Amino acid sequence: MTEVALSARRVLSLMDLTSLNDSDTDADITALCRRAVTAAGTPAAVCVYPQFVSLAKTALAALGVAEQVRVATVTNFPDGSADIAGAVQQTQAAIAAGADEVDLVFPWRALQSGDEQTGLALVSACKAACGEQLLKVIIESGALSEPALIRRASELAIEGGADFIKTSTGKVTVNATPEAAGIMLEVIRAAGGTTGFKAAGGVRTLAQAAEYLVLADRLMGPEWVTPAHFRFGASGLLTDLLRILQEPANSSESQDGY
Ligand SMILES: O=C[C@H](O)COP(=O)(O)O
Repeated sequence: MTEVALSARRVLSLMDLTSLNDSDTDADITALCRRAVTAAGTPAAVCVYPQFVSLAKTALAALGVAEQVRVATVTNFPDGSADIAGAVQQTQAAIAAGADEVDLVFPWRALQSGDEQTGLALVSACKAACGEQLLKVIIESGALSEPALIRRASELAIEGGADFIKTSTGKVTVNATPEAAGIMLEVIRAAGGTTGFKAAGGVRTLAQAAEYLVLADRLMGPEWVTPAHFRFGASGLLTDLLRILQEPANSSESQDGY
């Protein structure tokens, strides 16, 4: 297998295959789950709105991949409200519906206005609501924009008990960037490297994904970069990976931009 194909397989195994469209229907989510089963393996998870968690669990079980593909959902999404009780209630409901992982939006506007306590309390309370299931905290790095705020949101999320910190909802103008990823990975490393990292929003090609892998391999070591610590949240990336994986091994085109 070529190096580029190996890289595509690696990215596939690290992906949360995502559909978070307001127009999503049961048929769309069933089709998403079917797309998760490829000749090159499966993504780590599918990520869907809370009302589709149960459907996704059933569909993945019917496809025989319930063990390999986890079901993630979103709460406090996409706005990142400062309403702690509301975020906890949504998180409890997501867990009750069967979610394996919850991607919670950090109240980043509160942090921008100097309030650190609300974010910390909201993450801690939602972590408690998750029980054994994973909590991924979306800091909305593109909206925070300033490196000091990206750093502080990452620190507060980790202090609150986040299992992963995630760049973006995919719903704002600036989503994942290598610059924000670098800051977040440095915070993770300084905190001991037990928290994971998820790059999400706007990652559409293997060439883009590879930039994050190079960064994470350099900062954390390649053995750290497994689905337990590293994910891509992406709705369109699978198309590029499958294009590359289906190309003949000697195709020079598949090396473009990589
Ligand atoms: O959490 C993942 C993002 O919502 C996906 O964003 P995307 O549609 O730009 O890939």
